[in-house]
Amino acid sequence: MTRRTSGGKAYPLFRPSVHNLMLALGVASGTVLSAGAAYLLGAIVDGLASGGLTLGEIVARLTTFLGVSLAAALAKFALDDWLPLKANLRAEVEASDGAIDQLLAMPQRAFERHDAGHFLNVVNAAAFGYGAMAVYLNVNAVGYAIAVVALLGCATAIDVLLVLVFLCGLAVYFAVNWGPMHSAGRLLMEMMPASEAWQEEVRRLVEEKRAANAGAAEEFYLQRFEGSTNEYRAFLRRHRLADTVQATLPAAISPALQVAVLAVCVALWSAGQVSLGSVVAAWQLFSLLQTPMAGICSFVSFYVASRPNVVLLREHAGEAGEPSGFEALSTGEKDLVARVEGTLWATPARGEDGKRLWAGEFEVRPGELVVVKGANGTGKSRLLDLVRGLSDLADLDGEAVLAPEALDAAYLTYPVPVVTGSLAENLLGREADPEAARVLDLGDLTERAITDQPLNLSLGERQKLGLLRALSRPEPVVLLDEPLANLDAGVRARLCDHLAGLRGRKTVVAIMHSGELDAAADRIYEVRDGRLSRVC
Ligand SMILES: Nc1ncnc2c1ncn2[C@@H]1O[C@H](COP(=O)(O)OP(=O)(O)OP(=O)(O)O)[C@@H](O)[C@H]1O
Repeated sequence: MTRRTSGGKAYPLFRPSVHNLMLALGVASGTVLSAGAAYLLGAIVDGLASGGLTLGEIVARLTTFLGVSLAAALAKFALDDWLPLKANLRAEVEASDGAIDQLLAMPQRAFERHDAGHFLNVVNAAAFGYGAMAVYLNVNAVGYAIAVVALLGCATAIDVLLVLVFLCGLAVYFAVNWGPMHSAGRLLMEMMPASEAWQEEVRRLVEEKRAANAGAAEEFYLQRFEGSTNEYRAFLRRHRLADTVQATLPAAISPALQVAVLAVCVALWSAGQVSLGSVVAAWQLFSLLQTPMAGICSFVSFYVASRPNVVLLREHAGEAGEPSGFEALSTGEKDLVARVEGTLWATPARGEDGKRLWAGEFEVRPGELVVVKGANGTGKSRLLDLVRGLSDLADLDGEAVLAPEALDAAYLTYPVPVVTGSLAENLLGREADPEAARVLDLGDLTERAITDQPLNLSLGERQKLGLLRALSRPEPVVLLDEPLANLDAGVRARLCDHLAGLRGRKTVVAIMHSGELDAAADRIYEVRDGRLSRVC
């Protein structure tokens, strides 16, 4: 199986490349061209003030001014807005794809540390936030910095005094905006747990709608949802306010700063330090500075807010890369599919605090039909999960030897997962085994549209779908958690015959609550009084 995994440090913030530099230059190009236009305007004003320009020269300069201004507008749209937006979208989707790959690669025990809301947040908000921030940092922010430097360069070309005035203006600008920039970002960071809890509650409401209606528990669900909504909304309100202040403050203080800069320039002009054209150009240049400065401000705020996303994604990547512990369990012992010895616990807790499922020994040899029995909740499904490498190995106090065939086994799990689509799509890329299809008597299942709505399939039909999926797989080991559940008598009998007929060709382990497979079984294990032992 091929997976896209991130090599080196996962989710790096700095991604220097020629491509990113080109994009950054594009971001700066609109502002730089506008600065050229401002410079030309100053020259036109100076020419007019000195009275030394002919009509032809004035027309030529105005035409150049118009051309440069139009080019600046075009560059602003195409290079400053559109190309970075495209790069942004690509980076967002790539980060989300990577997070999904890591989710699939993640060992079960790491997966079980979190609820679904966490993963929804990782794949959606955090991945998109990271992708946007990476482009913002490596393209937009670099472009804004280039633009600021270019504007300061233009100011130097007009008059070096202007640079000092501009730098003072920039310092005031950042000082005023610093607080709101940080508080908006910080609030977003603090809001994350409430946002995860709210997403989890939405998921539960959607997935458990039927339980809510059937159990007349709408009020219960609504109250729980309201609780998490209120908490989330309290954060949202504060964040929206801070975000609005942060977004509008630059525009609010800009006019005041521009007037202050103009006043200083006019004072320098009346003192004979700069020309009238320089005052006009300085006014233009300083107003051009607003865009990159506002961009840098929103970047700082975005950066503060997005740092937790990066931490979250890196943790996610780390958990995906954690060894499951199952890799080293194969000793290459011939004629062995699985051997498990020791005590199986429901959770990592031991002793008084932990729930002991059973202690004992379990063994499966190739080609055998093995039956596992026991009362409800005694850990039979946990045993199959362990054999399939889908649980936390730390839950076993003892030793396990598992052949790669066991870790790769076809597995009928409970409840049977259903995919929206046709029956063929529910086989997840495999062809239906004709013999299994005959045994299961699929009826109109082959033609029907299947959805994950609980009532779309009867319990028996859902079971048949899961069985067909497991029995159609080519893997030599098949694990079946209660294969006969919800099937009618005819299908049960045919299925038992079919499973008995697989002996010698496939290794089958079946959890059973009845004796229908006992006669055909090579081994029968049973959990009795907390001990798993071979009874036949
Ligand atoms: N992560 C977990 N945290 C707490 N308890 C757990 C966890 N996983 C499993 N258990 C508990 O372990 C017990 C064994 O579950 P398991 O599904 O293996 O039982 P089973 O023998 O297959 O039962 P049944 O015959 O009812 O299907 C259950 O009581 C279950 O609640």
